Amino acid sequence: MTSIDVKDLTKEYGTTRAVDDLTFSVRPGRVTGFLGPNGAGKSTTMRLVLGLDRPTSGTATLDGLYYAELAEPLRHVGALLDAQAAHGSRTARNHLLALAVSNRLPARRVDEVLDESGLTSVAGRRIKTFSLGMRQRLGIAAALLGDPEIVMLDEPSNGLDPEGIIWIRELMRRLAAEGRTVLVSSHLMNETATFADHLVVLGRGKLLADDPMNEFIASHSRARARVRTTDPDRLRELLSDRGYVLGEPVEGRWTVDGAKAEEIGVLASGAGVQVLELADEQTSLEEAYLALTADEAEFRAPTVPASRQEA
Ligand SMILES: Nc1ncnc2c1ncn2[C@@H]1O[C@H](COP(=O)(O)OP(=O)(O)OP(=O)(O)O)[C@@H](O)[C@H]1O
Repeated sequence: MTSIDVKDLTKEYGTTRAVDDLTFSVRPGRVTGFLGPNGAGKSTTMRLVLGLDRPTSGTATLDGLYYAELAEPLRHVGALLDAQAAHGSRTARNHLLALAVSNRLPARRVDEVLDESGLTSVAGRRIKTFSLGMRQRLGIAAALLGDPEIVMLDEPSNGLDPEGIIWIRELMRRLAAEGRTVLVSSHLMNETATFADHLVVLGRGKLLADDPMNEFIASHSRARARVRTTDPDRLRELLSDRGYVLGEPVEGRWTVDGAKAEEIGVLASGAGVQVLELADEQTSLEEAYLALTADEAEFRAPTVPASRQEA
């Protein structure tokens, strides 16, 4: 089986350390989400894996081989890095045919990937007339041309319409179910939560997390429960004795930070307080990610102190 292995990888551009002593592996049979703030080093890592840049030190290999050592690379690795890169005056079909011929792939694959990417009806159009979403689809079609075991996609949902976003999600799930190795970078956390099984998170070129999705969310979440009661004053007193705050209700429900539903349930029933609804609130991937990367963003809008926000 094929995996991507990044080992002690460092890449410096002048004084910028884009990738900083990074070690992780991407395994087959699952979709690995590749996350991190702007400038964290995701694209640089992908470029190093594809041999498009030379590492300052360390290695990035595919099943033990450098990309340049692969005899017919497109049969092993398909990648979408920059959807704008295709030659604009060519038609979509000719662009894919040129890629197929130069990589000794059968021409029938061109029609297959055009069909798979929903581009058959526009295959004869020049790429320069394509929308961003159509270019993304073409870039993904090119990545799939060699029926590769490894697929690396940098921000594949970029520019896609809602139908396209569902298509790419289902495509990635299918590729992983077929046993392929799928690495996908994204800034869209809600989106990533729908397709990734595993996460690799970078911050300033360093590895911040390499965990299954559910473990990642669990380890970066804080307990929080939602409750509906007929006696909020009494429940407030009970919670306050334990150090919790019952604030203002939203649509008749109170949220209690730091508390688990179970604890509130026991407390309320012990005091005879009627509870009409009680549940743990799930932390979203976005909340967990922001909790982890809060200090890691290279570019961030300056925050205004709370006391000055209303001035
Ligand atoms: N060719 C280059 N020359 C100089 N600096 C570069 C080059 N490529 C990347 N960098 C720098 O390396 C760092 C990592 O950039 P990279 O594009 O890999 O991050 P990223 O995680 O993909 O970011 P984004 O989410 O914004 O795409 C940034 O500080 C970037 O400015």
